Amino acid sequence: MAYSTDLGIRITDSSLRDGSHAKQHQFTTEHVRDIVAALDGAGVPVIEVTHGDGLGGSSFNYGFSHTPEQELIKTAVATAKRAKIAFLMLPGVGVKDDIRAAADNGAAICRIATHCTEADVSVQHFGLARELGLETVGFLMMSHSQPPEVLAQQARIMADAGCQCVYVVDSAGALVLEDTSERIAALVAELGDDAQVGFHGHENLGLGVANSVLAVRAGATQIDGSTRRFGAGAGNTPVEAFVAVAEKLGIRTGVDTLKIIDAAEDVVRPVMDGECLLDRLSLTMGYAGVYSSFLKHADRAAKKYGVSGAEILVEAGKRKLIGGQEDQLIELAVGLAARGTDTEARAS
Ligand SMILES: CC[C@H](O)CC(=O)C(=O)O
Ligand SMILES: [Mn+2]
Repeated sequence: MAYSTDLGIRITDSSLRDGSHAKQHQFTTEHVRDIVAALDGAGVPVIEVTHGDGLGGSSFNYGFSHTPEQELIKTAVATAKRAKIAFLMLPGVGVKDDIRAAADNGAAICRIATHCTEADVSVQHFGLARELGLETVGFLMMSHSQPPEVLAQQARIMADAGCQCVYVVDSAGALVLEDTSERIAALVAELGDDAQVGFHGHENLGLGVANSVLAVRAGATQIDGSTRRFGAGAGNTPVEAFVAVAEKLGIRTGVDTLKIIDAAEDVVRPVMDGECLLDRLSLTMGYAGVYSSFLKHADRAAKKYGVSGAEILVEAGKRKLIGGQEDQLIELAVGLAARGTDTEARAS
């Protein structure tokens, strides 16, 4: 039987995980304490805390963390009075011992992410997480890149391995309305009572809230967002806006609308280095279908080699780059520079 909830749907806030990309992985224990206290006080039931690229993400390729993520997880667990603390791991970036450490530090929910055609690499990790008594969530990343039936088959692999809720993850913020509901409906039909279905949206085409509502109407019972859109690319579905819209639509979230609006303004925004903007680069990501977490990497490469960040992203979309291929953004920048592309006007 799937995990059950007495909320209409369950919200997971990813500010302290996907927001790590926007913060270039510089979260401190104070940031975690402040944000967890505010979100918990507003009734957010699940708060995800990890390096942006998951357990083990602190590295040369992805960017080093300011504070070890297990310290951040411990702080989150000690701060939350009601919320469960979740963590993310990508098999290969993190290892099984990272899952054991997070469980020892009090995290309750293990979220395992794979590219949306590679669910089979998660099987042993779901097995371990269930053995440790953790609740489990699976992430099918870059879900825009595959049709609903392929995603449903991949979701089946995760559910059979012990995953209790499989997410359609719109990593590139590239899904447009029915693209979302068709994918969610396919997973719901495949999984039935074996697992719940969730949706994780990004704002690169400005559709995070609308896509999330369509996901709920198609049967999703878990929805991700980040308060103040504190996330990758143009940011994640804004939790406070989704909660307000859900209330108007009669979708129960258990989150207090006015308290989460205050938390966004008074607590989360001051931790952010800047707003997550729907600007040239992030919009290009949604348009070209590029991983939201590539934003800062592409921006840095564009500045270093004096080329257009948007052109790097368009090329990355054509190459269908996936997570872990951040280094190819540098190669693309070097190639554009060598071609002498006249990008000064468009360089960001
Ligand atoms: C690199 C992990 C990635 O940020 C997970 C995620 O949030 C997504 O794919 O959207
Ligand atoms: Mn994301």
